[in-house]
Amino acid sequence: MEGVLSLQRFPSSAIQRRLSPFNLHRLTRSSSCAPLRAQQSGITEGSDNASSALEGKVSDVKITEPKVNMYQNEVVDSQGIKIRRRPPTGPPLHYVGPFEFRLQNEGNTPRNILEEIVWHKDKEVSQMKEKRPLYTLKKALDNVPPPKDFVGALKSAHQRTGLPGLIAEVKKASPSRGILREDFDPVEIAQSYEKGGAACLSVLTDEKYFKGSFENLQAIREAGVQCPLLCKEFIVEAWQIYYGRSKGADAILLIASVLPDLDIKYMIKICKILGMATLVEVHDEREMDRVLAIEGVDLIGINNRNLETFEVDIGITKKLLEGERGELIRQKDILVVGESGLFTPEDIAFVQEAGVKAVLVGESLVKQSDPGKGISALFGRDISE
Ligand SMILES: O=C(O)c1ccccc1NCC(=O)[C@H](O)[C@H](O)COP(=O)(O)O
Repeated sequence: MEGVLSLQRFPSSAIQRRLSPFNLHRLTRSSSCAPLRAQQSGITEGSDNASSALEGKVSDVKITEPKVNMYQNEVVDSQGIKIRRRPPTGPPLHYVGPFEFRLQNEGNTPRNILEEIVWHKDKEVSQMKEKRPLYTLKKALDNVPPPKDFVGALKSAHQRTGLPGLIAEVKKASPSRGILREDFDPVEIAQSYEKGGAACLSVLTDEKYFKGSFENLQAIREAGVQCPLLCKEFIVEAWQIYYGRSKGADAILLIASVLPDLDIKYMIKICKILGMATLVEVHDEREMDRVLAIEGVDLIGINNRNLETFEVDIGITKKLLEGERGELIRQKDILVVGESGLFTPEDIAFVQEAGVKAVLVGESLVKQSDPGKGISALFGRDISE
């Protein structure tokens, strides 16, 4: 076959190993099981790393396993997930039936910035887990104040002002816009947001691409800011949820273009066990339809930014809330957040008219000399209490 580096039949044991989708490991003798990310995070049956909170409730994790003969890449393909996970060194391996092969010249380089970020995360999280194995986080969780009600804060703000509840983002830089604010004091910005009427805060914790950190998240929490905090991180496995909680996070972001349904479902269960909210982010109809079919979703973010091309279109929010989708969201009482590209009161009115009850705003606020005052300009009036 032209361009095939190596074509070989792999041993039947490997077939068996690969046939268990996501290499699922049962957590209990019941039908519950954990997808790959949980397994990679050491949350597997008999693991002394599993948190006691998780062990106690794991029997609640009832997840239907994908069809036994679906390979992991077939599962993600069937869900339209284009973002690949970091391959082991060398070009990605491909499997067709009993054969595995590598394609010549198929680079093992990311195809876009989101894939690059995810590959970086895979590596970064592996290194972080070496330093902070899950069982060590358990002790930290015992000493962290209980999580705040992220969804409740958004609903209260919306009821109080009649405008979408604001998630104000503490973001120094981004791949699409570079450095947004040179004089960046995360605690000062957070306090200014809170004073200006933000219901919740989103804190970037990725260092390499956003110049954020988990230390920023912890400092904001420990500075006495009362707003619930979203850990704005690229979650690729469950360990990160525990780590975010240990740093004071009240909510976690799960990105549908990165995570298969089973991972999202399992991670929502973990967040519920830890008392955290999950903001599940979508960008197109297919991702919205996938997420609407996942049990336990009560907060959906529509990102107007294409995270692969950086194109921003607030019409995305309107498009994804039209027709039956919008009706289903209202029936399920799911709170929708409009994210990205919101700069003016007209933008806010547009997405509110589309059906959002909250908005997530970064650039247009963080660039203001007084970010809290920028909130009044964004909403066209003072929304502070
Ligand atoms: O903003 C980017 O360049 C970016 C690139 C790749 C992945 C995520 C990215 N941004 C995260 C966000 O979605 C935004 O920080 C957030 O929605 C706020 O957007 P904005 O108000 O436009 O700063």
